[in-house]
This record gives sequence, C-alpha cells and structure tokens, in this order.
Amino acid sequence: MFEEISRRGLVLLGCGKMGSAMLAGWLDRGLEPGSVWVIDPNPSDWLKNTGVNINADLPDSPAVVLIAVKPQMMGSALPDIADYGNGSTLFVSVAAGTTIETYEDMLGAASPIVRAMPNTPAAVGRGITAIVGNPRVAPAQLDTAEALLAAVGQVVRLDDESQMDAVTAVSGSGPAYVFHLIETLAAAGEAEGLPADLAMQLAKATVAGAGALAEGSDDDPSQLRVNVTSPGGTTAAALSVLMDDETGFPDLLRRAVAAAANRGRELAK
Ligand SMILES: NC(=O)C1=CN([C@@H]2O[C@H](COP(=O)(O)OP(=O)(O)OC[C@H]3O[C@@H](n4cnc5c(N)ncnc54)[C@H](O)[C@@H]3O)[C@@H](O)[C@H]2O)C=CC1
Ligand SMILES: O=C(O)[C@@H]1CCC=N1
Repeated sequence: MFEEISRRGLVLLGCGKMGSAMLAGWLDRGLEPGSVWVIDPNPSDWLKNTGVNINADLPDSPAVVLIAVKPQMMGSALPDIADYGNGSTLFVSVAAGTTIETYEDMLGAASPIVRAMPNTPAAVGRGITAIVGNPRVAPAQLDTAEALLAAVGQVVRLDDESQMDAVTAVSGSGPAYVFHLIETLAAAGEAEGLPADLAMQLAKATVAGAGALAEGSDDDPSQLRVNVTSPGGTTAAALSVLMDDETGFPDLLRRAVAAAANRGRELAK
C-alpha cells in the first residue's frame, strides 16, 4: 500500500501530537522509516527513535506532503514546502480551519490538495478521517490519500468542504470529549467512595466496552441504552439527570460541538 511513498518519499510538515499519532500508525503497518522526511523545529524523543529523516535534505518530488502544523503556524511553515507546489506532489492537510483556498493561494492553484480531518485514535489504528480534495486531485491521488489514512482507521469522503467544521467538531475534537467523560466518570466514582485506580479502571473499561458494543451491534445506541435501563432502576435514575432538557447531555453537547465548529470557522479567517 505504501509503494509510491517508498519510491518517492513522504514529507511530514510538523510532527506533534497528530503527526506522531499518524506516523506511529504507518510505521506499525510497515512504512519504511527511511521513506519519511519530517520537518519540525522541535522533534520529540519518540520521533528521534523512529529512524525517520528529521530536518534533513528533502526528496526532489515526494509522493505526498502531509501538513500537520497548527493553523496559526501556516504562514511560517508553508514556505518550507512551497517549492513542491503546482507539481505532481499531493498535499494532504490535517489542520483544523485552514481551507483549501488558503493552500491554493500559498502553494499554487495547480497543486493537488486534500483537506483531511483525522483524530488521535489513529495512533492505535482506530482513527476516523474525513477527506475532501480540490479539483486538481486526480482520482488516483484521492485513492492514495484514502489509503494512507485508512492505514490508521476508517476514512469517509465528504461531498463538500463546508462539512469540515462540523466533522472537526464531532470526530476531530471528539476524542477529547470522551477522555473528559472518562476523567469525570472516574472522579464521580471516587466521590462515591471508590479508590482512584479502581474508579479509573472501571471508567476506562466501560467507555471502551460500550464503544465496541455500539460499533459492533446491530442495535442502534438508543436501543443499547434502553437495554441497560431497568424500569425504576439505577440507570433510569442517572439518565433522568443526563437527559434533562436544560442541564443534560443533549444541550451540553450541542453547545460544545457548536463552539468547536464556530472556532473552526474563525480559524479559516
Ligand atoms: N491533536 C489532534 O487531536 C488533532 C489535530 N489536528 C490538526 O493537526 C495539526 C497539529 O496539531 P497537533 O499535532 O495537536 O499540534 P502540536 O502542537 O502537537 O504539533 C505541531 C507541531 O508542529 C511543529 N512546528 C511548529 N512550527 C513549525 C514549522 N515552522 N515547521 C514545521 N513544524 C513546525 C511543532 O514543533 C509541533 O511538533 C493542527 O493543525 C490541528 O488542527 C487535526 C485533528 C486532530
Ligand atoms: O483542537 C484542535 O484545534 C484540533 C483540531 C481537532 C482536534 N484538535
């Protein structure tokens, strides 16, 4: 699956949390470290031990340049790869907010550019990434982007770039909401008298198990919820709090997801 990248190379611009999550997944799945060139002024110890090329002379015509710097760093980072613009190199950006039009302005309108939104479970092969390309992206290049990202989880293709801020708010940022759920579920268990390590073990296993059941079951999540809820029992007591119209999850998550999507729109400006 990595043949073209093995031949021409992959340049990773920025290798922080998201770049490392994807790189870890690719290396686990057999990508040769020698075919990866990372540009990052602050390489982590983990990165230095992977065997990839770090801040070294770059290949002439890499198959893919993957952009994983923060949106606010684009102005200073993109000049390092601008020479690849308007050629056969495929650019794939995972930055929240930064639009395809911005890349066309900075890298050349003839550049094939895929905008992607992955998430950090990519590090364990359980990510999900949404992708959309500009008209310069040939079908085979979109397939390459999809194959690269499919190596670290599921991939969905979007009809329209305008969906990207909502995707970012649901699945790009979403792992943080789930991690916060684990933290607060464990803290609530402690408040009910459990030792901290036991509360955390219960919270992590519950979220992981429920996620696996939701993904693998023929029943939808609302039915799975009903299956846990004995009439007049403990779950019903908890859900009366969580499903409260004014203070419960639905309104809270609606506001949280809207805040993330709005921030994505602001970053685009
Ligand atoms: N962390 C996440 O869960 C996700 C992040 N993203 C996107 O990934 C991008 C990176 O985010 P994180 O990895 O979280 O940030 P990060 O801060 O962990 O990583 C950014 C990296 O860029 C490097 N960097 C700074 N200036 C640079 C330059 N001029 N040239 C090359 N590298 C430079 C930094 O040293 C750092 O290692 C962002 O655009 C973000 O929107 C997308 C989906 C999920
Ligand atoms: O917080 C952020 O802006 C990035 C994009 C999605 C997840 N992390």
